[in-house]
Amino acid sequence: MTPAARVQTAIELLDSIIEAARGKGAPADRILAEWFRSHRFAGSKDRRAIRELVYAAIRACGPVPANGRAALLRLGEVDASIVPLFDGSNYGPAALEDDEQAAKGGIAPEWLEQRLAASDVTGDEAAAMLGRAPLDLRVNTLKAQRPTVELPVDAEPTAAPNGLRMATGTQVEQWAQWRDGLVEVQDTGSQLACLAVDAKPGENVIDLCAGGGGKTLALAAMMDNLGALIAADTDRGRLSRLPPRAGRAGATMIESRLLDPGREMDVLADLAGLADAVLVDAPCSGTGTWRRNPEARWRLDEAELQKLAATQAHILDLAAQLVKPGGRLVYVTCSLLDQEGAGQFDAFLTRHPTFAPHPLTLPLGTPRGHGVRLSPLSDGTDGFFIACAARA
Ligand SMILES: C[S@@+](CC[C@H](N)C(=O)[O-])C[C@H]1O[C@@H](n2cnc3c(N)ncnc32)[C@H](O)[C@@H]1O
Repeated sequence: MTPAARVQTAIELLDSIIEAARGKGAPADRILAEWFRSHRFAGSKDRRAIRELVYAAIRACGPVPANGRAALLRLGEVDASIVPLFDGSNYGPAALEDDEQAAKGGIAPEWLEQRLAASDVTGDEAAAMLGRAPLDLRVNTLKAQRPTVELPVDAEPTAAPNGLRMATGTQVEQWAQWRDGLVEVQDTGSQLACLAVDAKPGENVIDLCAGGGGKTLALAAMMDNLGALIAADTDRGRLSRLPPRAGRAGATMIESRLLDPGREMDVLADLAGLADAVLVDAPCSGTGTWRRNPEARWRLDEAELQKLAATQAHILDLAAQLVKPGGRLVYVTCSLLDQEGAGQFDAFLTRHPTFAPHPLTLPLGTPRGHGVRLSPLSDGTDGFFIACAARA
């Protein structure tokens, strides 16, 4: 493909991605994967170039662009090689119209930039949310140890006790060490969220929003497979990914429970007031993961954020019923918005006077309200809010 043809393809893909973002359709990665599957003539160099163009354009636009051409023209404002390719050549983009407008730059749609600013996320801190994420692994201590595990590539230890960092794009899933469960892909921020739970062998621990079990597996390793570890979630599909992962990891202690949204206590009643620790890795806007999903900022609106905040409060209230006297509740969101972080946790403490903030000693992070915030700029991790409350 010529460079101009790659640009035209990126424009068409962006048209689909923008439409999907507006209609809450398929995510960008899936749209790209589908295009590559159905256009076999595009070789690996073409694919890489098109993917880079698409993601660079997504990162370069703040608000949702009008269309793919406007998005590529916005990229042209920061990359001088783009605009000359709007030359009307065969398979390339039509020549530029005199009055054609580039999409707006910035970090996110205006309302969201305002929310970030109100949470003290501005300037370089905000820009870093759209940087490139590194690839982090967690060494599974049920099967290996960080100082001795042998991997096919060089890796640097991270601030997380069992963390390793390596070049983005490393095909970890093709390694025997991944297939055999010696390592898991997990961002350092997620690893530190698990560290905050401080789960010990023999405890009763509940991962209340377990999803596919990324954090559950880390908790099982911390507990050395001893005690009780419940993985609960309302999403059957996500929860179903846990057993094969647990099998690979040798995590034999996990019991999964599928929850009915709004009636979660129906299947948790036997655990009420018994947990040493409950992890609430709540559903959130994911503003802390824009490095991986930059188009997520086009999918969020104020009503959706409000709904997420209400769900977070609901799940926190559920979690409070499960913690035993003297036990702890750890609240985590991968968001830098106070509404989902420090503010949400403050509101929880106000509603539940039997809980008091419990200080965290994590190797990274900045105090925020009664918890800690991790950020791409300051900590080189995804953005997270992590806080712990102890029940009297
Ligand atoms: C941030 S994700 C969890 C990710 C997971 N802990 C991990 O490390 O891979 C939030 C999860 O909360 C779940 N969820 C949503 N509403 C819930 C509810 N009412 N009770 C429990 N889980 C819920 C979602 O299905 C989603 O899997």
